[in-house]
Amino acid sequence: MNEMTPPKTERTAALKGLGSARKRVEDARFTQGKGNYVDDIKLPGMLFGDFVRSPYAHARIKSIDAEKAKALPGVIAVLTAADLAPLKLHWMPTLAGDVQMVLADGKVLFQGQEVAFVVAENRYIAADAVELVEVDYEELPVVVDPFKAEAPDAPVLREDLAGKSEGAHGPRRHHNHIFTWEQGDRDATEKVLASADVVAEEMVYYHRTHPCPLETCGCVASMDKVNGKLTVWGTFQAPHAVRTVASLISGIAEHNIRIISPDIGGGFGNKVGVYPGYICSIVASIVTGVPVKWVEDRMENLMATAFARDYWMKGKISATKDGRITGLWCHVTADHGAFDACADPTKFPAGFFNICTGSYDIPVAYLAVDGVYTNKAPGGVAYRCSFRVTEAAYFIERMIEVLAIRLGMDSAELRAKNFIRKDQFPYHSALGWEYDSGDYHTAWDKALKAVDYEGLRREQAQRLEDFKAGKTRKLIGIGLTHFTEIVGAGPVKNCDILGLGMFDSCEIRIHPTGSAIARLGTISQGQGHATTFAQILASEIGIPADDITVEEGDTDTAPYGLGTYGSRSTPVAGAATAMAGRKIRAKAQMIAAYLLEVHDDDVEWDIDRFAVKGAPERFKTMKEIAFAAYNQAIPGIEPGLEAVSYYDPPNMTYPFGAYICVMEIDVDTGEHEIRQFYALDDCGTRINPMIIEGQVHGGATEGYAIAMGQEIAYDEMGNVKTATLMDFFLPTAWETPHYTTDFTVTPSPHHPIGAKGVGESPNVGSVPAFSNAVHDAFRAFGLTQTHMPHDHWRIWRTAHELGLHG
Ligand code: PCD
Ligand SMILES: [Cu+]
Repeated sequence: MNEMTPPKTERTAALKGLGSARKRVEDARFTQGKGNYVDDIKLPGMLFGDFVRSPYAHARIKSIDAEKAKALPGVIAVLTAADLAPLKLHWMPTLAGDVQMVLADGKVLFQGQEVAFVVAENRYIAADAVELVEVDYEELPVVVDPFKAEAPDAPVLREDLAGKSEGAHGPRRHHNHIFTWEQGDRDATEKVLASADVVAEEMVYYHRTHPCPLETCGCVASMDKVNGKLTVWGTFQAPHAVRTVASLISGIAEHNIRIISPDIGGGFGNKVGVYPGYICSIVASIVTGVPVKWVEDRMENLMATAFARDYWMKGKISATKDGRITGLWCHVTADHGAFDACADPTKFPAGFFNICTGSYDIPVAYLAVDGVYTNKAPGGVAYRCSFRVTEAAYFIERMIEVLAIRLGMDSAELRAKNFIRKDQFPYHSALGWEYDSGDYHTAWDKALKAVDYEGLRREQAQRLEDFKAGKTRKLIGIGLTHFTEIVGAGPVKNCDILGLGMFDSCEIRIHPTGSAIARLGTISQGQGHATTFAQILASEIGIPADDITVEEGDTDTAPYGLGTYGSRSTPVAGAATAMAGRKIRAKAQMIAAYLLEVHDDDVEWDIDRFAVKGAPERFKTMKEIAFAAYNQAIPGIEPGLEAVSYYDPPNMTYPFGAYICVMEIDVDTGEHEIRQFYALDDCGTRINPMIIEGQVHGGATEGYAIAMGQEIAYDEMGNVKTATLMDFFLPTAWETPHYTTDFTVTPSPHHPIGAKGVGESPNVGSVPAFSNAVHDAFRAFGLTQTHMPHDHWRIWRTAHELGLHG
């Protein structure tokens, strides 16, 4: 037996556990067109729903006449607010404690708002019928500028809130004001700013944009009236939360609701919230007794489902003459659109924006965020960053650059001078967070060395000389970023959504022959959970990842969890997976000891087996133990080998990274070329390096889009100017830069395997890196701040305004 045992390295490799670049198991299905998305679900007798949407940004609805639509053959029903009102479903709660119209109730508040829901035999008839619904609108004055929203004579947007001086997050001071959220020490900060050597002040705008996943939002609702069971397949990032909310608002008992998230074609935060389409489909299925499908088209997705950002961030940062930061002050005007439907934990109306002190040891800080209503689509989703973290990182990384200009200092040096030092962790930030671990200086030095930072600066200086001498029309910009993320919401004591604590879960069943199924409360939208969670388990329980099925997204089978967003799956459900695995191992240890006829304490774990201490040739593999668990009566031990863990993380995790972008800018055309993009990420223990690299490529490409062209723009009438992919920039392989990825490993001290999230980091880190590169190219000509997106026209205009066109 002894000679048969393969060496440890071989046994470890066979598991394809932690650290292995295991190929994604889900790709066999996706690359062969065998994915199962919402639109692939086709049930007998299924009907189709489609929306009549408002062409106006603000208008009163005088009447809705659906007679012609109803007369069209194949049309089954047309629902309006009047039909939903008796069921109390014409309004719904939002994730942020506000309420939102499901169908327009007396007025519309943004272009594209849902006015009526047509149900027909197929999609085409439904679309034709939408055209036949006659709505009589009376236009009202429109507010698109958040700074004008609070003018004394600004039009009243939310008539339903008339006279309400208290909102979900405290007092309201104006009819278009939602909340004010304050953090930090105002007096101390203002005192420091008043007496500082240097204060840099700037308005930093992070424009309105949109996650725009390849698959739009949709669902199929099926009410089985015989059994009283409602099943809803949908593009849900949080299936259990949807079930609870659906039960609370419909009155259907929760055990009679089954929510299934099938394959999801990208979520990026767009699929966290609850949309009118879900409610209308459910109601339509209850009314008609047959399944109803609703899938929005691209324009509807861009125009009406949750936007991201739209933060006007006014900042002041102070420092000593030699560049030691002494204080940070920030005021945000947050444009929330018509309803506050931000997807943030309840107690955080501005998400985790108070991570805006970034990677720096800033002694005092103050932050205030004012949320206001405007005539724009609601939302405020993460879009690949944990709750307003990309806004915060963009803000501080711009402020550092602005301060460097004021100090006449190199910004790489300014950063290094102010980083939180390794020995300061766990670090308490001035705005209230406890950073778990970090080693910023090591990452920074590695990054600067990798790109030959000094060499780049020399080249840039030479180019500038050549430019001034008329030898070239191209400038070089070097964009630096050192970001700190906060992911893994999150301790139940601080974080809940609609009262549901943000823990997560994993349930494992080991089958008699030694293979297993693990079910989680999260749901992959492309991240590769079926691949990576099996790897965590493989290392914990010694069963090859290839023998472990990972299943998510069906509330009838998965343990309760809060879903996947905010890079919380690895920090929370990943921890639950490791903990459930450890429970399995603890029981396996007792079984092994019994089989080996020794005391429990006399066996020790060895990769895929328990062996007798001091006698490694006497062992029981996990496979043998699993079989014994089902076929032997072991005194004092229940049959079977299963475990479940619900994990409430003690803290969030704080991944970080150093990103550097080298850009060439053509001053005459405004065109840019990304010459080099270097991304160093530290997400603690790395589960699957190949998946991490893919996450970084994807996230940095989204960041590229955001920084360099993507935006949801409105005209002064509240018309969305960018509701098609002709106008909304989505990079293809042609525009996408080449990325170099790198890493350091600083494990999270509180996570069972030391892992931090990584999915969002590349967005958080890349947006400021791209933007800083544009700014840096023009630094020598006096540019301190210009707003994103840096499309060709805006870059050209910057060059023009700086007098570079002669
Ligand atoms: N250390 C570590 C970490 C991590 N990982 C991996 O990686 C991934 C990720 O993770 P995370 O970070 O934890 O995250 P999640 O939770 O899972 O997810 C979420 C994210 O994710 C990202 N990514 C992605 N991808 C894809 N493909 N798709 C999608 O959709 C998406 N999305 C995005 C987003 S946006 Mo939000 O929702 O906004 O809040 S949030 C988000 C997975 O698989 C995992 O396992 C590893 O490996 N390692
Ligand atoms: Cu975010």
